[in-house]
Amino acid sequence: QRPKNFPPGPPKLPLWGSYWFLLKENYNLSHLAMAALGKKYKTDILGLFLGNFPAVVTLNIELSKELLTREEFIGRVDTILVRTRSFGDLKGIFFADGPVWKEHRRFSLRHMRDFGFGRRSDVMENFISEEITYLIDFLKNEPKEKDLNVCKSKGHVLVPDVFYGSLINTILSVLTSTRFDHHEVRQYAKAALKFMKCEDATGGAICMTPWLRFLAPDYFGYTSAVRDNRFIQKFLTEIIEDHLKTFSDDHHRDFVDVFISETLRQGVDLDQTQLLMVVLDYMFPSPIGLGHTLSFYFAYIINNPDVQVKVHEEIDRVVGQSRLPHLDDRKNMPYVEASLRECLRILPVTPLGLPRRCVQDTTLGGYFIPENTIMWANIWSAHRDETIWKDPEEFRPERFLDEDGNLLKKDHTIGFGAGKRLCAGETFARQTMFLILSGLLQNFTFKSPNGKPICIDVIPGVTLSLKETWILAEPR
Ligand code: HEM
Repeated sequence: QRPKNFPPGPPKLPLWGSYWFLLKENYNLSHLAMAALGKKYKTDILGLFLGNFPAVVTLNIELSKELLTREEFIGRVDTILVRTRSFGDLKGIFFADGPVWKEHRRFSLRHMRDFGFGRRSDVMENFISEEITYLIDFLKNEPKEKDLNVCKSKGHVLVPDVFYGSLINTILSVLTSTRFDHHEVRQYAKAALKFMKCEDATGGAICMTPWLRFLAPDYFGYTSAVRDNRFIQKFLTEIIEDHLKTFSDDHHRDFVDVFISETLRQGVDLDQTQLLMVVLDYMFPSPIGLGHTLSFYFAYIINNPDVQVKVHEEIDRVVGQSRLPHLDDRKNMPYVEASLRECLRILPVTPLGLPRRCVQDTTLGGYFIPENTIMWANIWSAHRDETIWKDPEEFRPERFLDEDGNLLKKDHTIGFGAGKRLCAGETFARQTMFLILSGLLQNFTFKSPNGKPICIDVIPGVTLSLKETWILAEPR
């Protein structure tokens, strides 16, 4: 039964409810399907049924911000895929709820700061600089045999794969103080990506009708969800177990040590699954969120050479060639910052964010929203809200600058979500992306290998990614 005064939208059909209508609008990309249905029903707030579950999607910036910031929408959604990744439970941060979520989000953010996460830190900046220096050398030299899958010849590289090693190493420096050979850790980024892809159109089906996992586990992505998660978890479990063997309360090397120390202090047994899931929740968005945003960034500046010229000019003027860009340069480089903001606006890597759950009966936009409704802020649509951004399909960093070229104080984008469940890695993400892209652009001009514009064609999933994309880095 459609609740009284529920937002407008397609009817509920047998088995998958209104999901059939999403598939009909766009089989692969749900954010586009939802935007199209919004137009069809002439609404900025769409009411659907995913199987038997009511779901609501906001499509403009105002309603999306309201959804993300109101306490009634602070819950997360419990699905078979979410439980599959955390051993049948809801551990970690991403998909946890209530006191467990609150305690671990607060604890991890407070203590990861001590290792440079989410703040201005020389230790962290030096670590990233070493990784950038490695990348610069990698792009300037002929590839080794083992790297041919990400580098065909000098400077001819596959994105985002070429960034995966640096991104995983950077976040692991905080979590586990380990550094790996890029070739070795790239496979974990690939596995994380495969899991994120399970929640495409077919992953949606398995969440609504979990019995499909027994019928056709391969087709509906269940096999991959289990196998690829366990693969990353095994890698992290070995690191955690090594920490347990070598732990000393006199010197905490990283976040894992702090977590172990806290359980000792409280006199409770170590919840190793919880520790594993927290580490996993901070580890995998790094190659996925950052890696894919960086690959979009390079695709857009290759296709918009005038933007690349302006970015080069600003780096040369503010930093020069004698040292790598620092975080202190960021405030003096509004154009570089604006170009990154524009990339995050035009192609948000999580176009629907992470679904929220309504925790009590309420109203939104004048409509009734029952408890346990699945809530999506369609970030992709909100970033095309013409009341704020004119010609939203154009890649134009200037929209984030005033007439004097200064960065506008207010950034209306919501690519990192908002409110109390705002992305826990936002500061780290913005800092790391700034350092990597400005360091690389200081040293290279990026081009398309065949001289034609890069095709910005995305593969669906919870996060979007570019189809296999090779780019060319020419030393400046
Ligand atoms: C361009 C990069 C990234 C984007 C666009 C992004 C975006 C998002 C979004 C939209 C959410 C949901 C927020 C909400 O519900 O309001 C989220 C949550 C989260 N993100 Fe990110 N993210 C990025 C990178 C990262 C990185 C690098 C990390 C960690 C190192 C991270 C850690 C998290 C965590 C732990 C959550 C769950 C927060 C919670 O539920 O309390 N993210 N992110």
